[in-house]
Amino acid sequence: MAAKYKIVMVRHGESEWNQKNLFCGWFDADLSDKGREEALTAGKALKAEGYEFDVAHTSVLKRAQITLSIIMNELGKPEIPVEKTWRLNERHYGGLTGLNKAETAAKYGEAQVQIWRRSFDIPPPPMEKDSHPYYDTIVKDARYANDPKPEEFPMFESLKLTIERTLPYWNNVIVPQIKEGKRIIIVAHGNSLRGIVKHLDELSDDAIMSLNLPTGIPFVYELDENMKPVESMTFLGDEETVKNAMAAVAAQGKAK
Ligand SMILES: O=C(O)[C@@H](COP(=O)(O)O)OP(=O)(O)O
Repeated sequence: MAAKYKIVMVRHGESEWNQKNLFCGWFDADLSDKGREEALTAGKALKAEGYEFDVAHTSVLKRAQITLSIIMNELGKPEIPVEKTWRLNERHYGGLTGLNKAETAAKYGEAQVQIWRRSFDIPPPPMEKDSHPYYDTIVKDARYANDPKPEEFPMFESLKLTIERTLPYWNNVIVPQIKEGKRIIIVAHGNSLRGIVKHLDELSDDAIMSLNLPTGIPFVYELDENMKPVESMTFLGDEETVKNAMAAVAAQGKAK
């Protein structure tokens, strides 16, 4: 079937916590200088290809929002409507939040870290109220005062749980806008985007395990009128760079 719609997605540029190789989840890390550069490069790549957008969707976390604003500035459209939602947040990394990925692999084994990072439905340990250093920072953050509701506020999330809160936003907010003909960019996170990709490409629970999204490289989906991909995940970057960036993300879980 012919492509009817196009949508662009980007994982934010490298964050300060990506740089330090820490599990980040809902911690609101800033972009690193390299991450700002990546966002600028993403904006230039989109500009070179003539992309224009009517609406942007992003998470409530600044690493995604800053990436988006750098991209839109580069495209000369800083005033585009931006819809921000916790449903596009990174997965909540629970008790792992703030731990170094390589040190965690040295302590618990690379296989266990791979399960925590990439298994479909095995969640990380919960973020404990009384002992986790970032519990209050995250749970009491004013941005979550009204949403998510206390009963849906996660203390940990597997990819499966992440998809369960991201997909309703995709289906109820983004898809109707795509069908209205709006040109959309989503700037979000490694795992919230892996959830959308799994859904679009109908990847199995096993197949999604090996997908590692690079920071700051936009990718495009072309969809038919039933929202089925005609072209899946075309990166705006040269193949070698994308391959190396994906391998680098995968390697973050190795014990050094
Ligand atoms: O939470 C984190 O540490 C990373 C993803 O980590 P991995 O699942 O790749 O370990 O999220 P992001 O940088 O996309 O916001």
